[in-house]
Amino acid sequence: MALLTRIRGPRDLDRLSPEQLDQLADEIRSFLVDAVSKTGGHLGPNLGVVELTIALHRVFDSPKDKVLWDTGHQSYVHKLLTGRQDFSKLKMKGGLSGYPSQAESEHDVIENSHASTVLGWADGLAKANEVLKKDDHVVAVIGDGALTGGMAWEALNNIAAAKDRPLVIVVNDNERSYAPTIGGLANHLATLRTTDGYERFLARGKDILERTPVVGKPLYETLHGAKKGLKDFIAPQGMFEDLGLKYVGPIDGHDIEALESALTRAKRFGGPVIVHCLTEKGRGYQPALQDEADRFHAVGKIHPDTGLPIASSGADWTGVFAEEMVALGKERADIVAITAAMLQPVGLDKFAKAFPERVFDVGIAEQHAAVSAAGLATGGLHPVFAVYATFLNRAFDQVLMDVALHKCGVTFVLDRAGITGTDGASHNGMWDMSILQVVPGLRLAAPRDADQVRAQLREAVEVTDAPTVVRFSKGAVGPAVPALRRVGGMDVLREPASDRPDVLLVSVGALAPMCLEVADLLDRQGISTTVVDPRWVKPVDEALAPLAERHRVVVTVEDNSRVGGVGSAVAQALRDAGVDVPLRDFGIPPRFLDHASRGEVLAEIGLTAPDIARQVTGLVSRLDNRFETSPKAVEPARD
Ligand SMILES: Cc1ncc(C[n+]2csc(CCOP(=O)(O)OP(=O)(O)O)c2C)c(N)n1
Ligand SMILES: CC(=O)[C@@H](O)[C@H](O)COP(=O)(O)O
Ligand SMILES: [Mg+2]
Repeated sequence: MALLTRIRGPRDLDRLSPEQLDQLADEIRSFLVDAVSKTGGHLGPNLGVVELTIALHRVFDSPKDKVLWDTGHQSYVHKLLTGRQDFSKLKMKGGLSGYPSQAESEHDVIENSHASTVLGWADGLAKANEVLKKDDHVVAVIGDGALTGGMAWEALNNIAAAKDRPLVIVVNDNERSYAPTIGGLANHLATLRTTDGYERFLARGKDILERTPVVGKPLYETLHGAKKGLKDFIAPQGMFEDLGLKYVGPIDGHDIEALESALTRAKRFGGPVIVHCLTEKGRGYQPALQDEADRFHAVGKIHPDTGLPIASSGADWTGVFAEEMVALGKERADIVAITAAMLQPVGLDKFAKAFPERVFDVGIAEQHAAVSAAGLATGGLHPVFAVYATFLNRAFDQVLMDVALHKCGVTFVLDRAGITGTDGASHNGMWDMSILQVVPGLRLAAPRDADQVRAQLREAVEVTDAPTVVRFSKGAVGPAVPALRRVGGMDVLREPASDRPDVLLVSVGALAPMCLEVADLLDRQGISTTVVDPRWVKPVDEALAPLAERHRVVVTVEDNSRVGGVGSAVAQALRDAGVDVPLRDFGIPPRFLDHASRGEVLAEIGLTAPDIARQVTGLVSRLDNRFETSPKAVEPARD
């Protein structure tokens, strides 16, 4: 790492020769494989942008110029070149974030990681430059996948209209999101890629043409003068140029000199310009290149030589869903599946293999996925849209107005619900049970184990006149948690030790084993506890209020924001039923949580059995005192 360790900031790149730049690129690739194999992270995307990032930081002057990364999962090389070379705790508590982070560096302008936002940011920053008469440059790097998102096109519509407002858009085209990028735009990029493009044509032919005179002028100049006609002749670049965006490309995204030349021209252009760069995801790392499914988009810890995972992963929530979908697909021809560019991560790859004509990848387009699902349902099918919980946030209005209002039987399967941890604030699935509470008619299931995933998915797809949601966590699914009996639609997981029970503990989803532990701890304090799993947390089960009435305290535990989640819904249902039992709700505080492991985050926010048991014990003892002495306020819930 002779060169890399000497790069303290982007300007250290200026003095490197072309040969040294190539050596630096090699060093960075070795560094990435070595470092990310130890921690996990986004390996493939970063291996693909090594030369592009070097060229960007040589041509532009960050942080004066603003370099923005769409999604931000490909910002590791940018981190390395901007003074952050300790990757030993990447994505871990106290270590580097897996995405750009303002707290880490003045070179990180935006903290994204939900895709397709960068052009909106760039548009705003460019407008601010114009209003404030600043000459800083704004450069937005967006992948071909992120470019499928509707927000990107809303921004382009604005950007293209301002012909004199400088803004450089770098399209990092590696032909892939996880799997190959789909749709008309991807097809258009493919045409630009495979046709002998204008820039490539000029670069290759420049020498020859300059030597070929045509009526007194070199042919190169003649052709360059008539460039629009020539471009249309060589490659159908119509779409971007017709929108009003200058198009430069396609450029070999691994040729630093070609990249610098294109970026320098774009920088000088004085209006909106697209630089179309062709890169290879996983570049230089054989295990990634051989993995057709996703080119090592995001890996756990791996053996650096083979790319094989270090820990063998046991059964996980996604896998259980994946298998049940195939079983359901065999039984019901009307079941179809939708993914927003994440076929494999959400477990729909198996369904796609079994029923290729019944799965739709819509691109990174969650809003469209929801509306398209409404259309599929209205057309007579039952769509299952599997999506990470955090990414459904984007489609709230569509769930409300298109699916629910139209009484469409659409099932939303929310993977990665609850604390995911290492991907930081944006990737925790902690809002779904709050925002979806307000959707009329919507039914929401939080299965506690694999059996319940299967059972509740089946119950969900039976509903034909309303949206249903099934949400589960990231990672390994725990052992089965058996029910003792059913009350209404709820499972009783534990009976109280006394016939005058103290606490009704309402356990949501995967937190059931922890809630049973809480009950054990309370028992040891002489506090008898019933544990119930409502299974369907929306609407609140009618059997809950009468059950609550037989206890002294109701406690709810959920891995969702405390604001507006299951606890709030239960409290409201009890009030509505006239049940006057004190309620204490445990959940995720309504703040953005730093990246750390799931366990560390849960400990930090007090979502652990000892923490909950301690607080409930305090609450019960205060209630005892209240009855014995004067009334005391119940301790307010912790944020
Ligand atoms: C709104 C949203 N939906 C889904 C994702 C998950 N996701 C992260 S990266 C990615 C693919 C991005 O493809 P591209 O922009 O081409 O970048 P590449 O990884 O190919 O460099 C997806 C679907 C996300 N981050 N945000
Ligand atoms: C950038 C992004 O949104 C995804 O790549 C995400 O980081 C993957 O998360 P998982 O590792 O949980 O699939
Ligand atoms: Mg891509």
